[in-house]
Amino acid sequence: MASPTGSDRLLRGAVRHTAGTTAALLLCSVAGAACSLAVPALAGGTLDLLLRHQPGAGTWLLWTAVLLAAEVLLESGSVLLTQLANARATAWIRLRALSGLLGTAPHRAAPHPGGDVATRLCVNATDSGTAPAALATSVSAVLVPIGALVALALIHPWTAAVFVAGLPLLLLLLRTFAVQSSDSVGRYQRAQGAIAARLAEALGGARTIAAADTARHEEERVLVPLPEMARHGTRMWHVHGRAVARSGVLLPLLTTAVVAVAGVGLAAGEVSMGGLLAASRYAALAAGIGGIAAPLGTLIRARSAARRTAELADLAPMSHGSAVLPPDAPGDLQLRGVRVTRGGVPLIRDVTLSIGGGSTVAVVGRSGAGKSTLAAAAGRLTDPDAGSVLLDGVDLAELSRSELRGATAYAFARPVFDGGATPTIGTALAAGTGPARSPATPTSVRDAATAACADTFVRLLPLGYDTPVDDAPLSGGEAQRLGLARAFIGRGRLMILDDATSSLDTATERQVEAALATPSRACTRLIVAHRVSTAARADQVVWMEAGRVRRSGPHSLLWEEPEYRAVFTAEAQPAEAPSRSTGPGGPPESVSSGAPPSAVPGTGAGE
Ligand SMILES: Nc1ncnc2c1ncn2[C@@H]1O[C@H](COP(=O)(O)OP(=O)(O)OP(=O)(O)O)[C@@H](O)[C@H]1O
Repeated sequence: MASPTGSDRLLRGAVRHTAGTTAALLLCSVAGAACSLAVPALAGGTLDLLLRHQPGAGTWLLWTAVLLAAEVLLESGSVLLTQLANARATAWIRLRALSGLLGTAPHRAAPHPGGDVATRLCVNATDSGTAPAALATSVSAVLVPIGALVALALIHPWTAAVFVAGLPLLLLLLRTFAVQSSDSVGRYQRAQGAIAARLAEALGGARTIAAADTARHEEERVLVPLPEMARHGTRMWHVHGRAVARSGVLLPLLTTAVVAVAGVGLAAGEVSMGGLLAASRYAALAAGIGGIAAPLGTLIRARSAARRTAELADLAPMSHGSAVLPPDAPGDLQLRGVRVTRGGVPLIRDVTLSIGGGSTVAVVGRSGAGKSTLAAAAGRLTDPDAGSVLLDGVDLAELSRSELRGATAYAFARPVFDGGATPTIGTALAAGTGPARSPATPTSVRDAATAACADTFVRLLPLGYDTPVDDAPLSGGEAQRLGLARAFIGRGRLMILDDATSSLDTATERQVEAALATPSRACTRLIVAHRVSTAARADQVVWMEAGRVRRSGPHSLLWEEPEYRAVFTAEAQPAEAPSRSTGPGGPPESVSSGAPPSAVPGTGAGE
């Protein structure tokens, strides 16, 4: 959980960001408070002048009317400025949280599921954004009762004394309200986030749920936190209701007591008729101290919500240096003693590799061997806990962000497409140029799509490259081809394909690999692959096992090892030869007979 300091820092930032609007709101509400305080005195004075038949009552009456009108105008202004401050603060907080989420390493963002993030960015950020305005309005919410109390003391000290006698009870009521609602609000928001997270998971797995016919179970699973949410929601209403009921009894009692004392003062000739009128109004205004519960409740809710929003805003950003890569260097990649640990578990250990510029390296291994983790470290999607990764002799951590992203290109098994507010296929592909390069032209987008075997199906879409991504239903293989096109367009010196061709048919994969091999696309290529054909065509193969490099070298050499062959055959043909396998890690009998590497690509034992 984020420390309270994190949430306070976020709220202080929001107050600074909305300083102009909040200051205007403060002025407006303080001026409104001054009007509220002046009106009873003026009304009382007018009454006294009228009763004593003294001149000037008309002027006093006019001033009373002017102040009443000003009070109404200032109140309207306060409402407008409150909405403005809320909107600005919410937008700022939301942007901070979003920057935190997108600026951190993907593995740090991963523990926050989509639904939970949506609740934090939408509901919690909105609640947090009410803090600056609530702070400003709470000043007037305190000023008016204090001013009214002073006015009571001036009219007759006993009226103020009676009111002060009842204050401890009122303050106790406010304190109980603050403590109880703070606890309930926090728990309510957490349960709300948990439901949203489960719902997003369920939507992500809609096909699996439909296929397994488990919608009912899933509904139950999504709603597991509902009773807790309902319990705390009910508790919040009870706390609120009790506070309103108690203040509903206490405040009229206090007001009545003040008016009674002022009445005694009137009988004794110590208070005028106008003074009695003013005292009754001031008693009501002083009783408004209970009204502080509203901004107080808003602040409590805002602070609790800010804790959840700050957890995103405070995610450690990936730091970048300012180094640039040597120009015209070939793209040599070196991993030196790289270790990546998550939750105390080492995912890859002591990985040392030297990959020559312009070569193609296939990373193979059984599922869970650490291939994707290695690929993430190689292009700095994650930082190693030990060791370093160097591109053309420069540590990736020392490169500026734009230099790093301009030099490396990724394609994934399940790519996600963005590129502007409403991304089209064309803008999504053009986004692959990276920040350090000149923008892609329609021709370069099309060239890249052609190389990735995507051009033909894109042109069949209703609006071709202008088709909005959301309106283009893509198969797994089509999405992968677009992902590859986006990576191709970057022309970086290092290209990392993490299982990026797994949904392509063999012929298409061959065409893509041929396009990759053309001199115009020359770069260093690190390809995470499960297919033996990919390994066979690579210059070098890195064979991962349990987070370590088991061996590396040309595929033809590694192929002599039965356990290496089993990596492909055991996984690629589970349905065809399960009974012949000698078990996990052991070669199936068919392989130990030794299919020659030259016969493998495309049609051999692995496929
Ligand atoms: N953020 C994480 N926290 C904890 N464990 C993780 C994390 N990411 C990956 N792992 C674990 O690390 C191991 C290696 O994962 P990785 O994705 O690198 O394997 P892989 O070889 O690419 O597997 P596959 O071929 O199935 O994609 C797996 O056991 C995985 O469960």
